[in-house]
Amino acid sequence: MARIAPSVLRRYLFGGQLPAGGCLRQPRYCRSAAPSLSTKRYHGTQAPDTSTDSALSETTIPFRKQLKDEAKKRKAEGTGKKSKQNNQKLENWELTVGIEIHAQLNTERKLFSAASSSINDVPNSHVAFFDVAMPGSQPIFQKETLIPALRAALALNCEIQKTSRFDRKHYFHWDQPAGYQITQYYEPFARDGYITLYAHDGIAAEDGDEVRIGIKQIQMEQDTAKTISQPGDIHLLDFNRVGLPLIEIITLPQIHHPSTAAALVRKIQIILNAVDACVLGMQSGGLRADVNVSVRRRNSSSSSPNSYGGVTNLGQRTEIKNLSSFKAVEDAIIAERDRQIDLLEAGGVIEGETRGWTIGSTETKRLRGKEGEVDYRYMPDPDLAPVVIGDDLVSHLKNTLGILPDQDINILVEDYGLTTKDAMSLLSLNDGGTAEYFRNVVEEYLFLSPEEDLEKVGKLCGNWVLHEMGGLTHDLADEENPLKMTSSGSCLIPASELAQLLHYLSTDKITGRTAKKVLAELFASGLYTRGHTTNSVIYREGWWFTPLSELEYEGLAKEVLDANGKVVDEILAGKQGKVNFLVGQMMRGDQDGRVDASKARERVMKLIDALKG
Ligand SMILES: Nc1ncnc2c1ncn2[C@@H]1O[C@H](COP(=O)(O)OP(=O)(O)OP(=O)(O)O)[C@@H](O)[C@H]1O
Ligand SMILES: [Mg+2]
Ligand SMILES: [Mg+2]
Repeated sequence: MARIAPSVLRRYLFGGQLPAGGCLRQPRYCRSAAPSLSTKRYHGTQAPDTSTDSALSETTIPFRKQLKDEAKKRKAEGTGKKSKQNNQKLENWELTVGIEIHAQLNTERKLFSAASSSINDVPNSHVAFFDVAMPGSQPIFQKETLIPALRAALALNCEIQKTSRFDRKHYFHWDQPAGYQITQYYEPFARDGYITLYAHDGIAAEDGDEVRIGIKQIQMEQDTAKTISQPGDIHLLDFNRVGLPLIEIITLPQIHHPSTAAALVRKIQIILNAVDACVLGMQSGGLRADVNVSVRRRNSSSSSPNSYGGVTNLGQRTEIKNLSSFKAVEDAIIAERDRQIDLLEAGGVIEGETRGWTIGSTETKRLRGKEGEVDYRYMPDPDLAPVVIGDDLVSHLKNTLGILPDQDINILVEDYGLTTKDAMSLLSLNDGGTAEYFRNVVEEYLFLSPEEDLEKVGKLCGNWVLHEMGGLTHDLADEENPLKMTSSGSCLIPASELAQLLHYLSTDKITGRTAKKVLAELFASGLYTRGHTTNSVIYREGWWFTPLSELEYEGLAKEVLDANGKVVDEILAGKQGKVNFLVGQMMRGDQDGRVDASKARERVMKLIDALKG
């Protein structure tokens, strides 16, 4: 990236002025679509005029999509294989992983200012003086941010600390106006938790039925501004995100398999969502993971305690920052593990480094040497008082945590009749929105048919929500998926319409084939015209199921017997099994599912008996 012009930086740092494009780059790089910081909040500091770079406005493909396409291309070219050969090496080396998860808390305000935390709004429209470090501005701790933070910590079995404090962690980057991040370093608000992962969570087979991973601590901290990277080394800055409240969850280095690491991140996302601590998951950028990776020779004899729960001498760790999908967590660990083993086996030394990973790549890339405590010059923030948390608040939150995901899975499996795999998928898709949608469909269905068995309804609805609806959009990338469900479980196809459709299906008012056609119509009408319902589609198309009349059965049976004289002779000669063939022939041409197998058999037998007689 080219340097920010010193004059622009100076105007910003000392005068709080941003160019109208809302970014620190010279005006020609700034897109006019990104409006300036609210002048209301800026006391009318006049932002310089900017002209739009016309080349930029041509860029319409989202960056994430480009990365995905690039990854697909590379995979197709066959450049993405390497790790399989390493199985033998893995017998000699043990992998160790510790993860830091940054999750955006579910609050209305930022951590130290009253600016709104609303996302996906016009860039740079929710920014208070303090958020951009205007000289003279002060942090004001927004107490309500503690509630989701505490709920998260309790769901992860942590001990809540009576007193915690905020510290400054110094480093300069364009996404952090103050030159330091306010975090909790010396005294975090939660410590010593754990999470239990089961086989159904997707842990590695080597971890057996369950594995418990310790959580060293959870701290509250500020988020940074969002950098929106564009092709051509152009980076736009959105300060709406700066100062949003995050929790950083730090695990002990107790993970030894890449798939277990991915399972841990997935499960933490599900848990945070279940207790309403965080509503946005990785898919929406509300959760990011840094993975710390080291390897050591198996059976290495020397051991010494360290600060991570008394574990023995681990290898030198490297850290891969900012992973934004479960797959990226797994793939990046595999790539880094293999790189470290290769390097050590070749006689090299692992350096403490921060490394990066891009979707679809097969290698991690060095970004910089790992910052140490000294580099960060941690110091207690003199502008913030200690946070004192009362026992009454903690016990109230503990008692009102609600149903946790392990329990939720049990309910979906035991009561709703789903497989564990489907229950997991429902809970993890769309940040939990798909499970909510599923429950809404079941509820609507039971409203139409209260006597129905819950397990039967659950199975039917689960199958349609996950598989039939999923099939409508499986070619599309997440961000393009028009069926994306909100956290409250609504989407383009209303739950009530799907419930009505499934009710007609299970009461034989329509056939399975018709139900699929209606679903596709509801999807299309939701996209283009709106207003169609299950009923209006079926009435319009005349798709109600009408069973064959006796006369029609007889006509069809005769047709089939006439066309298969040889088979009829075989049956007459005693080969009863051939009757199935004739029934199959009757059903074959039946596009609308109107032929009932037992009735068809009855008719065939009647005609055969007549021939015998
Ligand atoms: N040898 C090791 N191998 C693998 N993981 C390790 C090792 N030593 C420590 N870790 C993990 O590294 C992580 C360290 O996170 P922590 O936030 O404490 O420090 P940091 O990475 O230096 O800080 P930050 O990245 O926030 O600036 C923990 O998850 C820990 O389990
Ligand atoms: Mg950390
Ligand atoms: Mg770290």
